[in-house]
Amino acid sequence: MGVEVAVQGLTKSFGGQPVWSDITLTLPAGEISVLLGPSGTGKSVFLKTLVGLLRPDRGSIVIEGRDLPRLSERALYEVRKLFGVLFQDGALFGSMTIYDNVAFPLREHTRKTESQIRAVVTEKLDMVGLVGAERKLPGEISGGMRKRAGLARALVLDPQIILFDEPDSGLDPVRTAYLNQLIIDLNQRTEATFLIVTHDINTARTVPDNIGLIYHGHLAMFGPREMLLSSTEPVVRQFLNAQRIGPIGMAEEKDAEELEAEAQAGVELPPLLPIPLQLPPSDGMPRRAERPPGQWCRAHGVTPPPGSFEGRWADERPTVELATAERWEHGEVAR
Ligand SMILES: Nc1ncnc2c1ncn2[C@@H]1O[C@H](COP(=O)(O)OP(=O)(O)OP(=O)(O)O)[C@@H](O)[C@H]1O
Repeated sequence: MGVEVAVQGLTKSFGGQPVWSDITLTLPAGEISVLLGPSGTGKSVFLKTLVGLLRPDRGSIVIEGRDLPRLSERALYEVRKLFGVLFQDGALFGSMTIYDNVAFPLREHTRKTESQIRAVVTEKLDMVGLVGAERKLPGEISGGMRKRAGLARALVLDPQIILFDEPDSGLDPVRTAYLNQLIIDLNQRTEATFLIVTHDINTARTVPDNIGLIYHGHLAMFGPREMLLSSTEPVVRQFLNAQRIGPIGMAEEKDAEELEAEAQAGVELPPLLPIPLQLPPSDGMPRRAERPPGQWCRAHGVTPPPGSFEGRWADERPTVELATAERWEHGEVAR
């Protein structure tokens, strides 16, 4: 089971230039969260700060009662074992085979024998669908396969928290769809806490339990997927609906003149897009963190945009969702 990550008042700057300030959010244990934001807003810096590769200027990151920025190097080394990280390019060693790349953390951080290592590596390669590619070098496989190899390596120490830095960058839409399904299935199987940085709005709309948006050096909003997808807050609305109209411009923030011109021209924000159903695990069994469609909206008296959840919510819950809801009510799906 994953662990909660509680971030409070986190601030980071380089050479006096702030990247972001005062970020407060909690990644709920075992849930999938996505972090969005325009390019250069410091999403990768946030991931590196979480895992202790960068030290924040201020603020706390509490995991299992330990505040990471306040730990000694030695204690931090121990806490880092809770994390698995999938870096943007997979960060594989080019001269090592896929097998040796995936085995690397086990050889470095454990006392396992080579036969025990073989069992773990084979299991993780199987999880990401890469059995058969063991002897290949990273340069001999496709970008999508390299991502999956990086993911297998991130999984070998059975992490409680998995950070994904743009797992879908450079992948075509079909491979992105496969990777998203793999992420959902891995979350179902490992019940680890996931944080995914992505630019892919479709991923952000369909994969996570929670969404966060960093904008202009601050966390604009963080919360359940349905909360952000039904939000009318201009920045959140513009970003999650991938629209040109709104406060975000080409160079991050539109200036007052541009916004005034939009207002003068009577440009109205386009309507919110329907909230899609969340991607289910491929075996049809709900994830522990999964919630029935429309649950957050119902609980908060929010009417989702027309056509949301393909009509499957509220009083017209259909058989499939009803089955999930019933399993939920009978305690088969943990709350
Ligand atoms: N080690 C560092 N030293 C100095 N500045 C840095 C360092 N790492 C990142 N930065 C700066 O911090 C800012 C945020 O970078 P970061 O890569 O986190 O953005 P991002 O939101 O992940 O961008 P993108 O979506 O384009 O990948 C950038 O201006 C970058 O140049």
